[in-house]
Amino acid sequence: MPAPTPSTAPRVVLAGPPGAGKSTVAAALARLTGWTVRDTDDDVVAAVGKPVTEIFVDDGEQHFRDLERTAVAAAVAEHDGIVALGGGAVLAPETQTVLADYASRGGVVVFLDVSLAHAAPRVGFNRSRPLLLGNPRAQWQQLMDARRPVYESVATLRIITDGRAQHEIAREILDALEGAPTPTEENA
Ligand SMILES: Nc1ncnc2c1ncn2[C@@H]1O[C@H](COP(=O)(O)OP(=O)(O)OP(=O)(O)O)[C@@H](O)[C@H]1O
Ligand SMILES: O=C(O)C1=C[C@@H](O)[C@@H](O)[C@H](O)C1
Ligand SMILES: [Mg+2]
Repeated sequence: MPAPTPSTAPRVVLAGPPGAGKSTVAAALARLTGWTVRDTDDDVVAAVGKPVTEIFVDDGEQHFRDLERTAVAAAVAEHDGIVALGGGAVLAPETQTVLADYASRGGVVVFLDVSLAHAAPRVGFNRSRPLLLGNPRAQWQQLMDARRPVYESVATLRIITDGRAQHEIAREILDALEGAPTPTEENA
């Protein structure tokens, strides 16, 4: 028997670096719309049963990235609400393909952009962020410089979040979604 054709797709996918506010804006958008949130970091944590930092330390970043790739593909295939990606998820070529396919069906991928000056107080640099050990400010900027072209290439919409409240950003996303077709297989 052939696999069933998926008839739904996420309303929106949120991407961006640590501190961009993906999880926070996803929750604000959920409050505005009633849509449910799927956070791929949470999916990986649930699958393994330990926090992201412990996965990095015990099993290595590559293992985390393998699990993340699977989690993103599943979320985009199955979830019909808001998908918040982990900060580095877009680096995987397979994930870039998944997002390009989703966008080609009318899907909206938002790059939540943020400068170091605004990300630093948000991230706090005292929480567990395995990629920002040592000199967190320099690490964050280096990571953002390397990733910016990727965030820009996967995104269909970029929103600068500096100095903007989460509910304003959620409202801007909602305004952009209004008028956009709901992405389904039928749009393919
Ligand atoms: N627009 C905003 N203005 C001020 N603070 C914000 C904003 N968005 C998020 N924050 C704060 O920044 C911190 C990080 O936000 P969040 O966890 O949503 O980021 P993220 O993009 O999901 O990061 P990660 O890649 O680590 O999952 C939180 O404490 C949150 O309250
Ligand atoms: O930017 C990154 O590479 C990461 C961001 C977080 O969301 C987690 O996925 C993890 O800490 C790695
Ligand atoms: Mg997050």
